[in-house]
Amino acid sequence: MAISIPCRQLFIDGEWREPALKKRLPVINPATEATIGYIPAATAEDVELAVDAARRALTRNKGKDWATASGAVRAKYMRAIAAKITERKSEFAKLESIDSGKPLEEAAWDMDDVSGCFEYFADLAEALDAKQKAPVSLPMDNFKCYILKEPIGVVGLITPWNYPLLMAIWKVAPALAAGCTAILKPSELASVTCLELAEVCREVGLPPGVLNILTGLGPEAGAPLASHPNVDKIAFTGSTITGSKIMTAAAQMVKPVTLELGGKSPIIVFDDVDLDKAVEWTMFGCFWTNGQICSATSRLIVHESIAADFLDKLVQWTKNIKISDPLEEGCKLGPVVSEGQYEKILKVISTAKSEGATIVCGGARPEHLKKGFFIEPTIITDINTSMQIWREEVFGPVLCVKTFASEDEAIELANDTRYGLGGAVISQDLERCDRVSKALQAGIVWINCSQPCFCQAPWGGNKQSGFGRELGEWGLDNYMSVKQITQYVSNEQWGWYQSPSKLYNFKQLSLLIQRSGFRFLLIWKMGSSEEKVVAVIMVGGPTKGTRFRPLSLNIPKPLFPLAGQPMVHHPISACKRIANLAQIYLVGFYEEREFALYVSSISNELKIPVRYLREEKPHGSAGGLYNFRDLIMEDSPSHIFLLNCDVCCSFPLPEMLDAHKKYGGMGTILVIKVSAESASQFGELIADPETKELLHYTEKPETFVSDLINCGVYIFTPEVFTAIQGVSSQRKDRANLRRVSSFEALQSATRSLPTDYVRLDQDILSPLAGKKQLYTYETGDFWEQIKTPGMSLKCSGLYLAQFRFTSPDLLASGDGTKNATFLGDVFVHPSAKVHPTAKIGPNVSISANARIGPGVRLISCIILDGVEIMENAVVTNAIVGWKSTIGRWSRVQASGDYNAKLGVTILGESVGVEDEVVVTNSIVLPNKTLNVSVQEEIIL
Ligand SMILES: NC(=O)c1ccc[n+]([C@@H]2O[C@H](COP(=O)([O-])OP(=O)(O)OC[C@H]3O[C@@H](n4cnc5c(N)ncnc54)[C@H](O)[C@@H]3O)[C@@H](O)[C@H]2O)c1
Ligand SMILES: NCCCC=O
Repeated sequence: MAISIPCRQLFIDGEWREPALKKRLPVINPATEATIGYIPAATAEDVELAVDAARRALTRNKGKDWATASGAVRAKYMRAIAAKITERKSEFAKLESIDSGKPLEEAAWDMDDVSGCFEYFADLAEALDAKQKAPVSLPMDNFKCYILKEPIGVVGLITPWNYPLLMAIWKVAPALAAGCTAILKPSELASVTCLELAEVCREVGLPPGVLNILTGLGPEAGAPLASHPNVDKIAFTGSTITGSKIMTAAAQMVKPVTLELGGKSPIIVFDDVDLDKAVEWTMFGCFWTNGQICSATSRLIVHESIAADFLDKLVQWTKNIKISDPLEEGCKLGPVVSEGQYEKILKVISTAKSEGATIVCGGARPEHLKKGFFIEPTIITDINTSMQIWREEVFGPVLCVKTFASEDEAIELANDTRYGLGGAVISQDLERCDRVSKALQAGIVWINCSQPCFCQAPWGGNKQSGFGRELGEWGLDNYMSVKQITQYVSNEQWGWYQSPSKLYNFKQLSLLIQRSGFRFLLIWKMGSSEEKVVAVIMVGGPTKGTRFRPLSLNIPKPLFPLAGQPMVHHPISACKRIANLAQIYLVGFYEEREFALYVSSISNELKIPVRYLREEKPHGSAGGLYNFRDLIMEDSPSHIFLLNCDVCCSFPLPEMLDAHKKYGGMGTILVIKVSAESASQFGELIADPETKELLHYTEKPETFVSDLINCGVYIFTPEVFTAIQGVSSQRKDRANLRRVSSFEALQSATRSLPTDYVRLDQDILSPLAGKKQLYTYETGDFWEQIKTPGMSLKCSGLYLAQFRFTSPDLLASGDGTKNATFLGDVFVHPSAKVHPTAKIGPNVSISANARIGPGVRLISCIILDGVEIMENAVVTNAIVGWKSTIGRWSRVQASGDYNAKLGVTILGESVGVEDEVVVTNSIVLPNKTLNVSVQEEIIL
């Protein structure tokens, strides 16, 4: 059937319109060079009308007609368009063929692809509705976030001539699916089928202005579209040089662009291939669509060992390609699109020849075709990599050939180009194909083929082949903007402008403490706008004496496990719970070597940078932070968490506050659980009379020594700090042991002795809570006591308390009924009664006053003061503390290197188990009578 070019106008606002300047451009059949029709030539005036129509269509009926209509509504139109094109497929294919020179059979494939593409994006449009409001998980409970995907707006689509309708539909279909309205500007060299698309849109009743189609020249119609201020995005396919102009124009308006540009793609053929298959893909990869494919694999890189055979076959088959009028049956190669292209391609070939390349086949007009822009499929060898023919896109049926010896060389040749669109690798070794695919710098890689293209997979290039991806879900994303909706869902006031006391409320803080598993925690909120939280951890004990091992004032507490438990383990677990933690500082005065080990172990665990700030002398809890304030402030933190510090009375609060203000702190310091003597500086409980919200309170000394209260919360305003300025009592190094009969007595003792009062170490006191007899310690005696072998500060309430919050399941319940298994780094709370069937594994420490049921096996433990070990217990590798009792038939034993210095110690007058105790590999202190069953004992 003969076909003629329909006479069309511009398609604007759902109507045919004559171009403002009434200009028309000829349609030339490249196979005959005859003018077969005319297309309208749009100019800036028409662009203006089209953009205006698209804008109106976008917002008509508040967007409900198109942009905010459901995806299903848009999909209906798209499917109707697809159906019409399928219906008119043969007519469309013929028009495409006479307009562009494409073989009819290939044009028919394109029409199938066009309908398929509309159908595919119709599916995605429908699916879009269900994907709206996808939640985003946030680290803060008081916010909720979800995502809306919205059409980007009015889009300009500028397309080339090599797949005239298909390249347009790769943009039109996703743009419409997304809810955009569009202005399509096809290439002046092949616009006929795009104008027929306009007619289809009219027929299916696409709302006016949703798709506008302007034909015309690039500089006259394309350029004003690219630079139009009311166009929200440009999607362009064409040459790299035009792409650069489009980007420049769009940049003036900071308009987003996606660019699908030229290429010079390689095809690498290894020596293990099936020759026939590889030759066919090589030909298809370069000569399909008359060699006018952006992704054409036009650089053949073939292994030298098969090059001769491969080339023979390639040349032979190429010579057999049928070149004819594209409408002729069996045509495999039609004319190139235009006279301009024809001249350009012949010139590139002749330049290659003059530079010394060999044209092994083709290179000229086929003899049997006197008219039309026909060029024989051309194969060129003897190329060096600096030649234009190797480096520049020809966009015609021209294949360049080079050989390679090694895989690396092939990859290097393939990547030695400014383009990065496609690439192909042909080999039977699939692992090699995989390697090469990864190494190729391209957006599309084919394995054992070249050019097949599916609208489900992303399409686009790297380097100067452009950016952005068409097709697939990526293609749809090109036309959508992503909106985050973040909602504040808390009932609390946010508090930025509130008094600091309102910044966090009591409930939130309690939660924070529980989560951090930490008692003494100071948080500074700084002025920094970016969320950058740093943690400063005081290590090794904040004050003089406690830095040392209890057994020796000269040996620092070990950083590394004592009974398997790192000394500063708990701040690390607190760090795990701090959101946005960017940096950890450890402040202490350990030896670098010992510290380095520790730092690397925790940074490995937390994956957060850790830095050791070594003190020249101990500054005491928060004093360490103060000492290193300049250094820490270099990080511009938004918050500082000070961990592992107790706010002892030497804490320089006023100075800290000054420093805080100086460094832009917002005047908020939150102190959680201060020590008793610090607490006493801060006056009475203050609550907001209206909201009853706790502003600050003073914990009574007796509650301080009680394990029941672990989450005192202090919120200090700057005024409070001013009020307490100058108030301080001094912690002393020495103290005396006192015996008091009640908490009340303890309270008055501490109050009546402010000058020589020593902060009662909660570590020591907590086990005593609830006992009739209470002890206070005065330093001298205290140190005598604490030097008693077998006692360890580590096995104390402070360490135990954290597990109450962080790992409650690991603790035996207070009533001793829980049948727990203790393994690994856990401590048994002093008030816990361990069930007789409990299994207590390595690295468990049992604090004072625990009662261990009969038959329990205790292995690698530290057992503190006053532990009652019932009959038949087996105690291995353990330190047994003062006044512990060991039942009949119990076995106490240590072996190997375990804590060799300390060994097993049995102390106190109440053991009373002489006949039954078995002590192995141990150090036994004086005044102990052991009977004959003691093995390998060392008696001091
Ligand atoms: N990467 C891809 O997916 C892909 C696909 C097809 C074609 N291409 C490339 O397209 C090129 C061939 O197409 P072409 O010759 O039509 O390209 P081209 O750059 O000359 O023209 C492409 C489009 O841009 C318009 N245009 C030209 N100058 C313009 C300007 N100043 N402002 C705005 N618009 C302008 C043209 O009218 C045409 O519609 C080749 O380089 C080919 O590799 C790339
Ligand atoms: N098969 C489609 C190729 C698009 C680029 O030219």
